[in-house]
Amino acid sequence: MKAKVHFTKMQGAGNDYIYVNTLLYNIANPEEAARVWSKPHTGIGSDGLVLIGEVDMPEADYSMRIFNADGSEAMMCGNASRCIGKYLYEKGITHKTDIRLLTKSGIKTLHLNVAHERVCSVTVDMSEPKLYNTRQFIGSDNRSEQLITLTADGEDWPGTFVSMGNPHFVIFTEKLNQIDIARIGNILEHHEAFPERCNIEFAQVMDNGHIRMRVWERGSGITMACGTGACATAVAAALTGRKGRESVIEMDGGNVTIKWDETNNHIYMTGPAEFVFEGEIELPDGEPPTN
Ligand SMILES: N[C@H](CCC[C@H](N)C(=O)O)C(=O)O
Repeated sequence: MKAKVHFTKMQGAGNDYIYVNTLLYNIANPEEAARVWSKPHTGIGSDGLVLIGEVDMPEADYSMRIFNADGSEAMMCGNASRCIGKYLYEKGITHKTDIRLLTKSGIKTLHLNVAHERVCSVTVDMSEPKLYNTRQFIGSDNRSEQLITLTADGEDWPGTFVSMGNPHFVIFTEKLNQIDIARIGNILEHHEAFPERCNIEFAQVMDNGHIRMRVWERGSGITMACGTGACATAVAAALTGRKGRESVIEMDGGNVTIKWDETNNHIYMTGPAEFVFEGEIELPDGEPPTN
């Protein structure tokens, strides 16, 4: 009889993940679990898997590991960090409304906006954006010209490269609805300029001043929203003079508000987080029964 794992399905602006509390369940092969469980028909269906853990360090409270649907582990996930804040508070695991979350991209502080014991939204201090010339992405942090033109399928795609701990290439366009995101996004994700692959955002400034953004995520394909991608899009809009230091990013699954603080250079993202359902699932083949 294979061991079963209790999971919680959550979504932040439609970016949905399977959440497992590793205080209760240890998953020896999270890459495989993400690949198997994220599948829409034979699995739970999600953009990936998120493991919530405790930490034994004074400067952080909990930890997050995020795995894309293809099993690749990412450094950071903005939408999932908001959902973890709601998970920890509304499941009574913590009463704190300011939570320090350890990620592979450093410690991010979550501020829970609570009313009547419910987390209505979460503001995440996403730390500083890192601006690289894509071709020097590996290990360098030289600030250089940000606009880089890449060629995909015989077409030129000028964009801005911004890292939020994970890599993003933001392309502004006046015809967002005409772009074949599945085709172009997939080609650019694997472009030689990105040795670690890349998340690709397509954005258009709307008449109401908001930025409409659609995303092809590294390791997951088209998702309903990307939190780190929204941050990168807001930074790129400011860098290229399209917007100031505060933007509303409208994505397929919902909106987030991004502020790029002039005093500390940090990015603050505020957005929704929702429970979808709870469930149990067998560990994938090869997983030893653990807890
Ligand atoms: N696909 C991303 C990880 C998920 C980020 C996204 N879902 C977010 O909300 O930030 C990457 O490989 O860097």
